[in-house]
Amino acid sequence: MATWKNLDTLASYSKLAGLKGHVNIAEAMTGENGAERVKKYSAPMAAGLAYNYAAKQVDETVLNALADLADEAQLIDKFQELYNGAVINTGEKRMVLHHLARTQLGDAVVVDGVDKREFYVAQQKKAADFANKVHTGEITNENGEKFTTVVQIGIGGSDLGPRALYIALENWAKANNTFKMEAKFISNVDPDDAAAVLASVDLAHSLFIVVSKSGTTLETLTNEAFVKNALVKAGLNPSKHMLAVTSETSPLAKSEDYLTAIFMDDYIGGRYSSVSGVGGAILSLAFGPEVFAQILDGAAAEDKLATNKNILENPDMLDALIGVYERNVQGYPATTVLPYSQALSRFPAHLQQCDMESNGKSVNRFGEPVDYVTGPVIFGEPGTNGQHSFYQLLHQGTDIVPLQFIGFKKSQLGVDVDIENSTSQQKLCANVAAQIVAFACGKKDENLNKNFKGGRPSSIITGEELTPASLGALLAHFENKIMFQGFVWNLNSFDQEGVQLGKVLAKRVLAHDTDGALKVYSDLLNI
Ligand SMILES: O=P(O)(O)OC[C@H]1O[C@H](O)[C@H](O)[C@@H](O)[C@@H]1O
Repeated sequence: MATWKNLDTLASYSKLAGLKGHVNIAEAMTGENGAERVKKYSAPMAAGLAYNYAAKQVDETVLNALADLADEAQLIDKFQELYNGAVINTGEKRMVLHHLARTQLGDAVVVDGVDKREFYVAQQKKAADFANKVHTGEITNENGEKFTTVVQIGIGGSDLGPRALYIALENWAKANNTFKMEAKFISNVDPDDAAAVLASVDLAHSLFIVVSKSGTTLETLTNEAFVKNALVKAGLNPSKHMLAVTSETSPLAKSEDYLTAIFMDDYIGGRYSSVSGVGGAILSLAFGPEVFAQILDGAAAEDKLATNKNILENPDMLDALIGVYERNVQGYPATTVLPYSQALSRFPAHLQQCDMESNGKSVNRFGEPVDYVTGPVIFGEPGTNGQHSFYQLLHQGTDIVPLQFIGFKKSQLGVDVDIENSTSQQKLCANVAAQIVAFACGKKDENLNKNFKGGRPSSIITGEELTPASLGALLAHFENKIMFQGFVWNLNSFDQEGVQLGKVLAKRVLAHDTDGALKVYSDLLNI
C-alpha cells in the first residue's frame, strides 16, 4: 500500500525546491544547444503523438529531481492502486474507475457481484447497438422516418468532454465518410440556449439524450422539461424522442419516458466520463460506434504508457511533474492550453473543468489544510486566434504563464490553398514553432516597450493528424497528468465540494428565502 504524504514533507521536494531558476531557458534554447534540446527532450505518446518539453525549464538535474519526487511520492504505485479499485476518492468514499472503461489495465474490480469492467463494456455495447439501430432505421420517429440530428442535454462533465470530442472529430468524420448525424448541445439554464438550439433543429427528426449522472442537476432537468414541452407543442411524443444516460440509482433511471437508458456509475467522475455512455452515446450516434471505439483505444494506449516508472518514458507523469515544478517551485499561477487546431476549440474548456474541479483544492485527501499551492488556473483558445487576443500578456505581462501547445502536421479536411508560397496549414504550423521560440528566447530591444524578456516555458504535443485515436490519447494524457498532480499534492482529485454552496444559495433565492446581500442581489436581478 502506498503512503500518502503532503508534498512539503518529502525530502525530494526540498531538493527540487532548491532548483528554483536553475535553467535559463532563453540561453538553453538559443543556437545549436536549442536544436539539440528539441531533438532530445521528446517522449513518445500513444497514437503517434509526442510530448516535446525542450522549451521547459528542465535539464538533467531537474529531471533527476523530478524522478526522485515521482519515486518518493509513489506515483506509479498510487496509479496501480487506483485502477485496481482502491477507494482513492476519500471525500465520497468511492473508487475511481474511468480507466477500466477503456483499458486492459489491472485486476477485475467486482462490486456487489458485478465486474465493473464488464459493466462498462456492456453499457458501451448498449450505446453502440442503439446507435446502429438508429442508423439502419430500426429505431425511427413515430412516422417511421430516420432521425437526422441528436441533441445532448447535460452540463459540466455531461457536456464539456462530449462536446469537445464531437467538435474535434466532426470534420474528420466528414472527410472519412463516417459522419452519421449532426450533434447539438444544450447545457446552460439560460432559456436562450435551449430555445436557440431547438429553433435550429427539425424536431420531428431529432433525438435528445438527457445526460446526468446524478439525475438531479437543476439545469439539466430544467432543459429536459423545456425540450419535452417543445416536443409536445409540436405534437410529438417525447418518449419516442428521448434517451437517458445516467447512473442506475438516479431518479432518471426509474423513468419509463425514454427509448432506452444507458448506465454509468459513481466510480466514474463526471469530468472523466467522456469514455462512458456520457460520451459514448452521442459520439456513437454522430460518427458510428467504431469511431468511439478508436477514441477508447487511443486512451487505453496512453494509459499503458502512464504505468511506466521511468518518467522519461511516461509523458503523462513527466508533464505532471514539470507542472508541479512550475507551480510550486517557480511559483507560476496559471497554465494555458493552446491547440493549433480549430477542431480542438472546446478542448481547453473541457480541460478547465477536468483540471480545476479536480485539483482546485486547499485541503489534502484527509481533510487537512495544505501549506503549498495546488492546481493552477487553466485557460486557453486555439491558435492562431489566441495570438490576436491574450498573447500580449503571455509575452510581456508580469506573470509567467507556462504554455502547453498542441499541433498537427496535417489538417483534417485537407482543403487548403497556397498563398505566397505556403499553405494555410504551413502558416498555422509556422506560427506555433515561432511562438515557442519567441516565448523561450525573447528579443532584446532598447525600447523596453518592444523588449521581449523571454524565459517563458512551453511544451508541445505534436502529431500527424487529429484522429479518433490521437484524440483519445490526448484526452487520457491530460486526465492522467491531472491525476498524477493530485497524487503529488496529496489531494483527493475526484470530488468537487466547492461547487455546492452556490447551488444551495440559488435554491434559497428561488424559494425567496433570502436576507442581507443575497436579498439585495435577488431584487437587483428581479427574481
Ligand atoms: O451529470 P450530472 O450529475 O448532471 O452532473 C453535472 C455536473 O454538475 C456538478 O455540479 C459538478 O460540478 C460536475 O462535476 C458535474 O459534471
